Amino acid sequence: MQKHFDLVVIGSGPSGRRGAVQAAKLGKSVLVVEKGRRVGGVSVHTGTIPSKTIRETVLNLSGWRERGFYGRSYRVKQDISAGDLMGRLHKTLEHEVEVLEHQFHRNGVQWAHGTARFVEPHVIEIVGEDGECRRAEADFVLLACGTRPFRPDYVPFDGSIVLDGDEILDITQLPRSLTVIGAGVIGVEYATIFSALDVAVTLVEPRATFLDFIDKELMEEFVHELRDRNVGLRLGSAVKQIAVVNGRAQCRLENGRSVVSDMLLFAAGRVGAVEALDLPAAGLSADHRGRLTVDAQTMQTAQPHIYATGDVIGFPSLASTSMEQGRLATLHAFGHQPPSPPEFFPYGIYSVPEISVVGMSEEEVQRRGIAYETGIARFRETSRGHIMGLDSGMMKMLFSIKTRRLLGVHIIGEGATELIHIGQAVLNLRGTIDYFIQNTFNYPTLAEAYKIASLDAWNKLQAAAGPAARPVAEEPVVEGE
Ligand SMILES: Cc1cc2nc3c(=O)[nH]c(=O)nc-3n(C[C@H](O)[C@H](O)[C@H](O)COP(=O)(O)OP(=O)(O)OC[C@H]3O[C@@H](n4cnc5c(N)ncnc54)[C@H](O)[C@@H]3O)c2cc1C
Ligand SMILES: NC(=O)c1ccc[n+]([C@@H]2O[C@H](COP(=O)([O-])OP(=O)(O)OC[C@H]3O[C@@H](n4cnc5c(N)ncnc54)[C@H](O)[C@@H]3O)[C@@H](O)[C@H]2O)c1
Repeated sequence: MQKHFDLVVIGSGPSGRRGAVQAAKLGKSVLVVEKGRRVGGVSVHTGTIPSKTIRETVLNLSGWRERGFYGRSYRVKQDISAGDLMGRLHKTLEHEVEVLEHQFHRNGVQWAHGTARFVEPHVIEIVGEDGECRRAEADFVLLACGTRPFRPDYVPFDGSIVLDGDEILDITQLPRSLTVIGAGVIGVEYATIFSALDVAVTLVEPRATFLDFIDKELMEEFVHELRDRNVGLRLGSAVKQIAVVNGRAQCRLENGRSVVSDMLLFAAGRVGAVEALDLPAAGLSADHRGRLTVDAQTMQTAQPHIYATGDVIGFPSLASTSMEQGRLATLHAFGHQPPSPPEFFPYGIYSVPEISVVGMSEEEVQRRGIAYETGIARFRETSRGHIMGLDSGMMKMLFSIKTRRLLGVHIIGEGATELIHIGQAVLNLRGTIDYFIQNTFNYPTLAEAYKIASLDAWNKLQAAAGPAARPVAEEPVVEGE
């Protein structure tokens, strides 16, 4: 292995690999250090891709998407086992890793298997599994080391009954009942995925509300769906104790209630994976959750030649945004000034049903004192929805009364994470309600919901403006919407 590199990247998750390939495209020599046996990071091995693959498998094998048509008892496969879920998972991961390795290879990115730590601000030691040490010197360093599950001492993790979010991927048997602690994105995704498998799920969250960044009206819809399929919600009480009693997980809450289940998933957040790095040797330090502070524009840490990207810098902690951060960091390091990223990025929660949002929620619009109008479309009112047998799903759009500009799009239901990108484009291109009113959409599609929701808002805007303001021939008020 050569000794000096233009860039050394620590971690091969979304931000590390994007940063590495971008640097290679600029003709720079790049070394990626990864402590995992294969490249891909949390995203490929324990996070995004595994959870989404399991979700897809569950939806397919359970016949979830067809139940609107054939009834709640419809199943494609009667007895779904942990093996059924893991089979598809391993194939998908294998394919993902192959694509990444090939990407590194054809771009001339070198990668070393081992744990990286700073010796000096420009010198990194790589410790292999056998304890062998190598050193690499770098002009620039990209810290893309990600996170690991938060595992407080009071939780008796045992890898089979009480698990963290990484260990849930190694289960060999499906539980009949599951308690999920923490109603963050990970907790909610797994809770609803297991519930779609007919596992009796209880979701525990110390706060009285959850997923607070999602529009309240959408969350009301979501909570209604969860209750409708008997997902137990224990909100507003902290966890007092977790124990394994007679081979089952027992969770006692501060309010005196208890939940007992076959398995317990502790998903109360993640912490930066910085322990091994010896940050002080590079003149850096992390906060109590292992997060590093960076300049939001350039991704530089307190040491200008050391950049940090991805989950280790905290919010929004998404694979999607991490990739972009990695690329921006590398461009900055090598003297390119990319334009600032657009104001709004989409957020996709792959729960069952899925949720996706872009722009401002109704609560945020109110906080900012913007005069607004909303439009709603329900998927069951679209022809595509009828064809697909959808009995739930909705889209909510917010528009400024003054400028007519789109302020936010909020979707719950089938295809939400794909549909959102139409709204994202219009939002970031500063489009108005007129885009949706004037354009024709493919029919029958779920995207037609954009048209329906916009017409709903448009009708309200016209009604509020009064008869004098109503245009006559070209833009008739649409009846029945
Ligand atoms: C269960 C789950 C589901 C998720 N679902 C989604 C989703 O649907 N959509 C989405 O956008 N995001 C999702 N995320 C978030 C997404 O996975 C992260 O935002 C993303 O992985 C962060 O990328 P990263 O660049 O920080 O690196 P990571 O993917 O966190 O990878 C970091 C890598 O660095 C390595 N490393 C750490 N320390 C060292 C060291 N000292 N030496 C060498 N290597 C080291 C680690 O082994 C790891 O491979 C999910 C996360 C989880 C946990
Ligand atoms: N679809 C996606 O984009 C996706 C999916 C999964 C994860 N992620 C990312 O991964 C990151 C981590 O997700 P997460 O859900 O683990 O963390 P989180 O921080 O989003 O949520 C943790 C939840 O646990 C609760 N909690 C905190 N301490 C607790 C305790 N001691 N006992 C019980 N509950 C407690 C919190 O109130 C919160 O609701 C997120 O930032 C998210 O962006 C994204």
